[in-house]
Amino acid sequence: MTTSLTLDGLRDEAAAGRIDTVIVAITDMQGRLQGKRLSSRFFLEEVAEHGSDGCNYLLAVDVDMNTVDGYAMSSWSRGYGDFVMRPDLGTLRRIPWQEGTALVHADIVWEDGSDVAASPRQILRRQLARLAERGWSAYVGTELEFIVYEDSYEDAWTRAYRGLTPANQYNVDYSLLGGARVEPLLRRIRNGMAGAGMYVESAKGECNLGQHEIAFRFDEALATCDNHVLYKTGAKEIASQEGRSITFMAKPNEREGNSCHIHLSLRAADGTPVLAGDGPYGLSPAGGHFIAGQQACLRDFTLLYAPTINSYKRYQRGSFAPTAIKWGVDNRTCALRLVGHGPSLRVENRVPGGDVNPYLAVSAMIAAGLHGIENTLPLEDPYPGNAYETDAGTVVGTLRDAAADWGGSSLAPEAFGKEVVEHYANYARVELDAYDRAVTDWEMFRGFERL
Ligand SMILES: NC(=O)CC[C@H](N)C(=O)O
Repeated sequence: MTTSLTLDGLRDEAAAGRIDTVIVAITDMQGRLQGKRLSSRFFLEEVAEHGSDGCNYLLAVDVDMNTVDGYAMSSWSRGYGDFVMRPDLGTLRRIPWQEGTALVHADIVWEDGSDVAASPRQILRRQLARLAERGWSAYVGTELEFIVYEDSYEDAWTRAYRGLTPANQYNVDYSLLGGARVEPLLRRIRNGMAGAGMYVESAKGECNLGQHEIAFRFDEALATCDNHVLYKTGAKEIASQEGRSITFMAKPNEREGNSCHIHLSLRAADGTPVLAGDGPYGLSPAGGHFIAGQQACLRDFTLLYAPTINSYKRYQRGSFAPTAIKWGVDNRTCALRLVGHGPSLRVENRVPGGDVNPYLAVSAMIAAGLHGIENTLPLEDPYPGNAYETDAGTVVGTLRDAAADWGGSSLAPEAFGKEVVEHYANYARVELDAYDRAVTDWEMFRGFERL
């Protein structure tokens, strides 16, 4: 069975009655796939060429789809009009876990064809264009961890996420036995994603109860981000078909969180590696500046790596999630880890959690690296030991601090433009306002009886 589809291929599949539905999917600020299910006929006759309209509030609501104030591009006073979801036909593929269904990722443009600046996919495209001006392209792998529960999503919600049963009762890091207990589900997910055109490498258990990771082969940045968001949605859909639930939350409980380490390397037009070279640690001069740029921009761009209140709870000493903005050679205690040799040499950013929007985080890494290269920033020595022991240069501790660093940054508008900076500053403001109004379980247990 072929996985990626040409338009002609879709026409054949539709004529044979094997595909009747095409999902047109955009990625919103929260990193979710949103969109519509179209009949294959309507998609082929109209939407493939002209796109499909969607309410522009899709890039201006919170996770609960509340209309909120503060967005310049979308508001009650602007009438909450439409934008266009323009299919990127190269991404058309079958999704085998939904019968008779194909999916295509869409770019988001205004009716006149111009970019909707705040669209995560457009933000990444602009950073990729900056690389392309130098003849470079970015190769990226994202490593999502998740926790599997025996409970369905509906039961978990109804029970307010209390007393859920994780799919394993003990630490399953590298545990083949622990993995085997969840294997029917993990295998369905792996094979489903392979059927959707992704190159699955492996699966392994992780440290938390019921925690696992499925690894995919690195690819060009845009393809990896498309695959990442489809995989997250698909894994949840398959888990729910099996009466179970999966969470990618950065810190669903006080044990180890769910990371999304991002590996990135650059290649020149002829395929030669840009970051690898004959210098110290196997780096080229550009490679050294690239890492220095990651360090220099990390605080300013943290909002794009850690977008929720919950993201920041991962950064605990001794948890394998970073606390220090240090880089190291194969050093898992640092925020930035240099991995691989020669052509496989790459930078791993360990800051993002499973709640990250990959288009935004990869954009931030590219922008940070270019900042380092353009300003020939000098590379400090790698951190040699346990970076949890240093207080020098710590990862941002809260969403409020990250929002302040983003809003006050001079680097962010230079890299992303003022419109994008203001849009995502408002996103953080909305999230913080909602959080400030919420009364949490933690406060109840602290205060109800004893205070
Ligand atoms: N594989 C690992 O290094 C574990 C990462 C850890 N779970 C985190 O949240 O960062």
